[in-house]
Amino acid sequence: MKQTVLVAGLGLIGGSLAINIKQNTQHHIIGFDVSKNTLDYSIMNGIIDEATTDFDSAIQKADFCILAAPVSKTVELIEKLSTIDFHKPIIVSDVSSVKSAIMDAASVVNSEHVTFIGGHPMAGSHKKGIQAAKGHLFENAIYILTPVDACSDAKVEALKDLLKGTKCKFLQLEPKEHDEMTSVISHFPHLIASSLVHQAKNWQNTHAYIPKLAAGGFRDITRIASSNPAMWQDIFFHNREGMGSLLEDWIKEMSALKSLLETGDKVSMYHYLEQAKEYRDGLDGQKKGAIPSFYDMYVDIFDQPGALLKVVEILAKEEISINNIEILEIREGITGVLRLSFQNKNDQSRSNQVLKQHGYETMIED
Ligand SMILES: NC(=O)c1ccc[n+]([C@@H]2O[C@H](COP(=O)([O-])OP(=O)(O)OC[C@H]3O[C@@H](n4cnc5c(N)ncnc54)[C@H](O)[C@@H]3O)[C@@H](O)[C@H]2O)c1
Ligand SMILES: O=C(O)C(=O)C[C@]1(C(=O)O)C=C[C@@H](O)C=C1
Repeated sequence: MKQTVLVAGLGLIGGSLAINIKQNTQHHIIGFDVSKNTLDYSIMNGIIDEATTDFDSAIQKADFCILAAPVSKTVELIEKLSTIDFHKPIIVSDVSSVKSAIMDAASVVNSEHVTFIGGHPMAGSHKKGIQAAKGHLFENAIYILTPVDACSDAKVEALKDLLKGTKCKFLQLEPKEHDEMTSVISHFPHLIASSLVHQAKNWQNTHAYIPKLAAGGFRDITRIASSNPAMWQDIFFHNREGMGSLLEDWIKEMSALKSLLETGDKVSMYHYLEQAKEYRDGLDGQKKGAIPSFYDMYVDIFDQPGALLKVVEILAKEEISINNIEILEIREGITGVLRLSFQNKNDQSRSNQVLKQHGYETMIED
């Protein structure tokens, strides 16, 4: 049945969801955003069917509403729900990276017509805005749902059905548990990435070559420091408690490492690094759990026009689908490393075989 979907906030995440819903359903999509340029772009590119700057009237017409503005603005929009006169049932969800503050706001919405189901797709990028939006952004990603206590299974299923074209994997969590886990695996690493960049910037005052030496390692670990600062400060302050206790743990851990270095305890340092490697390697190989399993392969390519395309073409001819591609390091004119991720071991070993046959140097981790 054709339904009406309101997406409020058409940035990277809202825009990607709107594109995906448009591609996979017949629903009428209304876009709401505070940026006129974003609304114009979304209409011009067929991402939405209708643009509005009037949230209150648009949500009254909708069967579903996805709030995809920055966290603080999403909280404000949820607070607004109690002031709107709804005449039919609506499922409202959001995409915010924190869930306790969102669910606290949702718990006081007093309309009998509104069912709130918190949402958080665990995929994104360091880019922002509608121009960075992609319909396939959430493919194979975990999509966390935090329904209000009174929510029926049927409503959760209806929301999942709306989002099924994203090809994500749904996981239901309590908001507190969500915030604890995402602070460890997403929010706190972001703070550390930014702090590493500050450290390098400070050292550059006395060591001018620092930016030129910043190779794969530094770039890998600090990519997320290039993300949207407004979004991240919002997330940090809405998960302030979790961030605070992780910072305390981190400072203790850094002090312990400092003393290993000072006392020359090479054995403990080796074990520390070894245990980290084992855990990190295990994340990618995990068959079950919250982190999707990917099978990685590394391929050496030359920095020449079309080098990446050639690899992709070879695999496409074999009808092998690639889950993710990342260029880890390309230096001018020298070989670089391409990381290809596959969904299963069979695709990984077939790709390895066929690329070797074409003369590529490849590497698979055990
Ligand atoms: N970027 C990521 O990697 C990522 C991943 C998962 C979830 N999220 C969450 O998604 C939400 C949006 O992030 P994003 O990356 O899409 O940001 P974005 O900056 O790309 O987009 C935000 C959009 O919201 C609009 N907006 C701002 N205030 C508004 C308001 N009051 N009403 C309506 N629209 C408003 C902006 O104009 C913009 O188009 C955040 O809550 C974030 O926590 C982000
Ligand atoms: O890939 C990135 O750049 C992201 O930061 C994505 C990322 C993450 O931390 O993994 C960022 C915020 C979200 O709430 C979910 C996903």
